[in-house]
Amino acid sequence: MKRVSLTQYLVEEQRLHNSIPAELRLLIEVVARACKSISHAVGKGALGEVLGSAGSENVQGEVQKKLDVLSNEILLEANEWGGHLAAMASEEMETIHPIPNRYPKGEYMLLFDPLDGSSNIDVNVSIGTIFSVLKAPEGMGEPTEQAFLQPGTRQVAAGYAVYGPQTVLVLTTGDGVNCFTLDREMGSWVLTQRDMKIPEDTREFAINASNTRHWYPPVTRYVNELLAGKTGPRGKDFNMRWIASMVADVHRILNRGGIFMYPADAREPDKPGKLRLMYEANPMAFLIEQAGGAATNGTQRILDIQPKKLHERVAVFLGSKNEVERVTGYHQQ
Ligand SMILES: O=P(O)(O)OC[C@H]1O[C@](O)(COP(=O)(O)O)[C@@H](O)[C@@H]1O
Ligand SMILES: [Mg+2]
Ligand SMILES: [Mg+2]
Repeated sequence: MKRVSLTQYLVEEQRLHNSIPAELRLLIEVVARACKSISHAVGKGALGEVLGSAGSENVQGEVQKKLDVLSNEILLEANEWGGHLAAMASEEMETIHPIPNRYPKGEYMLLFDPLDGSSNIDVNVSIGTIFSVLKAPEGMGEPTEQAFLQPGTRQVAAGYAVYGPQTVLVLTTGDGVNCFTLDREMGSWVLTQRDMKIPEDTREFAINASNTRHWYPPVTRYVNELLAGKTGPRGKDFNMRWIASMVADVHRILNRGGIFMYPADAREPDKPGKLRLMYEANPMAFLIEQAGGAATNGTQRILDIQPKKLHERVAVFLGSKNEVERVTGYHQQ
């Protein structure tokens, strides 16, 4: 079988299909290179002294792991001098990061969750990086936080890397979803799955069930019906998986279907869920929709949400279309 590298794939998209501008192609290549570096660091584990806590907190008040900080630095450093960006924003940084004046600037803005699944770092379970690309508003001048507050429909590219048994990069530029596997010996990303599609129906769901007592009624009803299995209203048995790394749960769903839920709950009524709209929900929703699935916050399509702040949180229901529509419907009753 002819091997197609990420570079070849992107050049083809740019030249033959005219679907991505050259600048965006180069930007994606820089992000992929940074993910390769993060993958190397992850792979070293204790030998590279990358495990454990960094002894600091991020803007969400979460304890930062060494790898959260390192991955953030790798992404910032790789992308700063590329010349394709106006600014970056990260789950691990309180405010936006404009490209320093000593570097050339571009028209795109990059957002990322540098290390997703931090609680799994030290136990050798799959973790990842999630990213989203927006265009800077025309005539923006100095980058501002306001410029980032665009709904997910405006993303021009999104993707994630999973650092697991294999390192993979899953990407969309609005023309389907493709998966690249890192050839660790050659150091190159090889196209291994074209046009990934999520089945509309599923028998698998993912939710952190330890929060059951805090859920609101639509989620309780939906999950109880799944748990009732064959003898319940759904008339079939469902299986459950929860990895606690969104990247790994979403990767499973892209490969074999399923529904992923992180609902808002009564623990913190003021917070609409745990996951972050700009760094986690929007890029994943873009990928899921491009693969034929659906993504809502229970009442609204995630990609239509107008963000009000950079670190906004959101409830997430995503994956196989018919299940996402069902649980969303329960919120409307
Ligand atoms: O520990 P919980 O509450 O089950 O949450 C798990 C979720 O939190 C996250 O780890 C949040 O990501 P970070 O590791 O980037 O903070 C998701 O990847 C995952 O789905
Ligand atoms: Mg995350
Ligand atoms: Mg993170």
